[in-house]
Amino acid sequence: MKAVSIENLDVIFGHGLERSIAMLDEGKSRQEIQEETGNVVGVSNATISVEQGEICVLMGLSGSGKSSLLRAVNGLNPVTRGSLKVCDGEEMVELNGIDANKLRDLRSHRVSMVFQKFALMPWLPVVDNVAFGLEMQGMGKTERRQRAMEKLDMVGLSEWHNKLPHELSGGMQQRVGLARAFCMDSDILLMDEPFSALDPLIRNQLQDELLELQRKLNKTILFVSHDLDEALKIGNNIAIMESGKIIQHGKPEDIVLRPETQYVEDFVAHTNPLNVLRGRTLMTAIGDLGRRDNMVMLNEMEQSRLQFDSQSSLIAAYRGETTLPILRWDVESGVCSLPKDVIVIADADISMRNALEIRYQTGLPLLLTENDQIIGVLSDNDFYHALLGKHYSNAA
Ligand SMILES: Nc1ncnc2c1ncn2[C@@H]1O[C@H](COP(=O)(O)OP(=O)(O)OP(=O)(O)O)[C@@H](O)[C@H]1O
Repeated sequence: MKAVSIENLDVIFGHGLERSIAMLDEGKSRQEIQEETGNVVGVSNATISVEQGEICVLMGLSGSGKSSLLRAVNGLNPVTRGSLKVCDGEEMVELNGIDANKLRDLRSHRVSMVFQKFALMPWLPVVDNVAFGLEMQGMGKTERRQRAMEKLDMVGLSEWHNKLPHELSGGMQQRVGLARAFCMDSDILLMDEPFSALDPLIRNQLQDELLELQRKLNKTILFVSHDLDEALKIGNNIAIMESGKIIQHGKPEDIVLRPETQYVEDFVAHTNPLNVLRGRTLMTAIGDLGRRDNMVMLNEMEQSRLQFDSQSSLIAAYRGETTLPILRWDVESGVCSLPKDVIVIADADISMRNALEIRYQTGLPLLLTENDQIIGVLSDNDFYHALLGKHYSNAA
């Protein structure tokens, strides 16, 4: 079910907007509109929907319109034209033309905004900062404190509940902010670059904590970031914006494998593809490997090879005269304790990062399965392709 549904949305800042709208329809650029009318196009013709429980990341360079779109979702920016609907229990409520009372109601129960520095109140102890939104909603002290303590516990800060914000480090303060965001009953959280001011290590930890909280609490999150690595890590979907427009919207792997414009390709060129790519995208299909004496050859030089029965089930693996042990791997098994010289079979959707680790530990190519059939092999060439970003051609 949809949490947010946006169709042909324009957000224009200024006065006398009819002329700006007409110019948009004539295909005039943001700059031309600004020069002639003085108005600024924040968002232009955006269409996107966000499912309940999804994290959707709005990504793009500074000024591309990410915050303008985000702030439209809780009515901080007006809808100039188009439709923006937010889920309110059983119904979708239209924000275009919404009355003030309804908007207030939505903001206090359905949609919460989390600002860049989380804006903690310096005079309030940590627990009351976390409970602040609930206090605004009129919840009694005992209940709101109890809820705040639960969330503080989730971010590992329950022992700090009576401290003032300045007694905590920057990263801890951000975690208090996260706890506060998740403490609200709102189904939809709008997060505007919440981690951008943090150093990379703490930022990484907070991203993990956000994902952990999300797994437990299953909110709908719209998250603004200008960092594609962050977007790829936390987003179920990513919308890339340029000059107020959404120019590509898709799953992380789609964005990395199939950038649709040069702008997206430039972002992708600066990311680490191992975090996103899956084994199946880069593998060599089993049917494309050479065969000799009814064996599938993994490596001619080393004489490593696979033997299948007539039902195409793997029965043995050899290197020279030696029979190699075969091990079934899944994510829970971890990658650190694998012995050398075993053939590992993993699901075809294994991340390339895990696959590379396994290759490093075992010293051998990996076999990939789907529906209990070996469908491909990841050998060194496939890893080099991933590392060198030469995956576009495979995906095409
Ligand atoms: N309230 C406003 N009034 C006038 N112009 C605005 C307003 N808010 C945003 N803009 C303009 O809209 C355009 C898009 O800005 P926006 O803040 O949405 O971009 P952004 O992608 O979030 O950028 P950043 O990453 O720097 O925050 C910019 O030209 C900005 O100056």
